[in-house]
Amino acid sequence: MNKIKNITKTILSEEWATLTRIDYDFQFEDGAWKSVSRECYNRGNGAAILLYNVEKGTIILTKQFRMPIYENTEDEGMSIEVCAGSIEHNDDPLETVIRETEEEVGYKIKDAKQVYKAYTSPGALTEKMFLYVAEYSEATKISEGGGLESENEEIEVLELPFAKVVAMIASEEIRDAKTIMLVQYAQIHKLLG
Ligand SMILES: Nc1nc2c(ncn2[C@@H]2O[C@H](COP(=O)(O)OP(=O)(O)O[C@H]3O[C@H](CO)[C@@H](O)[C@H](O)[C@@H]3O)[C@@H](O)[C@H]2O)c(=O)[nH]1
Ligand SMILES: [Mg+2]
Repeated sequence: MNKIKNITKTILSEEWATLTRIDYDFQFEDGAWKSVSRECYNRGNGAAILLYNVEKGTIILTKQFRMPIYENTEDEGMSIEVCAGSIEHNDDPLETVIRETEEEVGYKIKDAKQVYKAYTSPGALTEKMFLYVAEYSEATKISEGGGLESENEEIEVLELPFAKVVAMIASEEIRDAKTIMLVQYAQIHKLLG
C-alpha cells in the first residue's frame, strides 16, 4: 500500500471500544497526494454460527434488543440473528462460536465449519467477522441458553423451520446481514436438503 503515508492516529473515545480518527495522505490515480481523515470504530472481531438440524429441518436463531438498531429505526430494535459474539483476547474464532453457542442458545457443539470471512461495515468498523455452520441435535442440548446475566444479556432462543426463516428474510422480519449471509449459504449449499 504505497498509496498511503504520514499516518497519524488520534483516539477520540476509549470506553467499551475505541474510536480513532486516522489522518493520512492518500495518492489518487492521477498521482496527486491529498490529506484524508477517517474515523474507525474498533470493538474487535466477531464470530457467528448458523446451527442447523437436517432431520428436523430447523435452525436455531436468537432474538434480542439491539440499541444501535433502535437508534436507527425504533420499531426494529428487536433483532433476530444467528448466534454470535465478540472474539475475546487469545480466543480463536472457533472457540468463540463454541462458547457463544453454549451461552446464548444452550447447545454444546464440538466443531464447526468456517464458510466466510467478512468485513461487516468497512467504512466505519474495523470488525472482521468469521462465519460458521454446524449441526446441532437434541442430544447436545445442555441448557436453555439466554446469554450472560452478568453482561445484561437477555436472549430469546428460536428454533424455526428453515423454510420459515427464508420467508422471514423476504418479509424483512430478519434484517441482520450476517444472518442473511449464512441462511443464503445454507440455501446455496443445500445444507437442509
Ligand atoms: N457496558 C457495555 N457493554 C456492552 C457494550 N457493547 C456490548 N456490550 C456487552 O457485551 C456483550 C457482547 O456480547 P457478544 O455476544 O460477545 O457480542 P454481540 O453483541 O452478540 O456481537 C456479535 O454480533 C455483532 C453484530 O453482528 C458483532 O458486531 C460482534 O462482533 C459480535 O459478533 C453484549 O451483550 C453486552 O452485554 C457497551 O458499549 N457497553
Ligand atoms: Mg451475542
